[in-house]
Amino acid sequence: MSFLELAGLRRNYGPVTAVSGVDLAVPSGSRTAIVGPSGCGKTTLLRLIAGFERPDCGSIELDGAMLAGPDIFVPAYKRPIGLVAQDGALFPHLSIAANIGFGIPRGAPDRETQVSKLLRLVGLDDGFLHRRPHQLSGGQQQRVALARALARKPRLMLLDEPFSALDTSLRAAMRKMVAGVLEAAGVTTILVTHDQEEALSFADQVAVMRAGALMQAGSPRDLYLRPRNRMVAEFLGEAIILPARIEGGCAHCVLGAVRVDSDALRETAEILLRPEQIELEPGNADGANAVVRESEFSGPTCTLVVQVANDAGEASALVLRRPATGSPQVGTSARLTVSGSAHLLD
Ligand SMILES: Nc1ncnc2c1ncn2[C@@H]1O[C@H](COP(=O)(O)OP(=O)(O)OP(=O)(O)O)[C@@H](O)[C@H]1O
Repeated sequence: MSFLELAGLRRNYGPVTAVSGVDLAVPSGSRTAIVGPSGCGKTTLLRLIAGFERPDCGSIELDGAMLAGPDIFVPAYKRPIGLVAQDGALFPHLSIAANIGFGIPRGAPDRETQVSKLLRLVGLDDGFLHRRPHQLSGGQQQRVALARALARKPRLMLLDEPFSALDTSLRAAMRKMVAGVLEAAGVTTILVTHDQEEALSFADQVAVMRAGALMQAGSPRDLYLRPRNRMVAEFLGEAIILPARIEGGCAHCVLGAVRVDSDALRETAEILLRPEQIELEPGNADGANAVVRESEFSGPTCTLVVQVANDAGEASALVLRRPATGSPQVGTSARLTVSGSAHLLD
């Protein structure tokens, strides 16, 4: 049994089913990211785990102890679970020291030392102790929110889009810092995010939700390269999806014969390729199978729309990204080839 087990979890708000029958296993010490479009039920799922919502159906078990089930509901304050919200949700009228100290028992003899230690753990120094939250930057407030959540020594940490208000350069640094701190503390973590890149880089396990249901959960690499369906494929990155005829371990498509990653017995299928699998060799008039139709410069990369055709008369327009330096001009003939194998979608 995994550290956290969600089984058949459901939550309705009147006629809206926010979470519908979710099963998910979270191993001890791991990092799981829950991703999905807006309104798919991510926050509700997190609130059910935290104990701020009661499930209509299903169960939540943490390290063998039932937190929610048909006849049991452990309230939030009794769960060994920390939560960092999108805006940090610090108490505005309390100092940073008091915010962090909130979770430490009042009479604890080394309270001040613990607060100082937690502050340093998240990369801040004692100079911040007596400031109020509004005197800190967004990134600093999120660090304090993490320190406050860690003060309770949670066994499970829930992060609800904690980086979304930060600018891009700070996000990556914060993500790394948070992952490092939680890993060192041995705290199992669940991150909710809109951002697929963040999910893929932060987590050991990614779970994709849609309309309250869990579409697929697995390792980031597996989900990116072997998504179950078009929705998961497109949600986790740029996807080239092409119709194909399957024969002899190959998908025959507009790009020619491409090896497939399974031995599924199907005559036709939609195949998935990631754009980085497509090699583009410009100016090869003899073996050319494509023409660059559009090119849009965006700094380090150019987005190209490339028209490709095969001998069978099939044609398709593919969107590819290439380094801007040396990117082919509109009208250039090119040879497109595929590296690696194609994945068959359901
Ligand atoms: N308290 C509530 N009362 C009624 N409906 C609610 C309530 N909370 C959430 N919902 C509905 O449940 C669904 C799931 O909402 P939830 O906030 O869990 O989605 P989300 O995936 O976290 O969205 P976002 O990414 O936009 O934050 C939505 O349709 C939402 O309108």
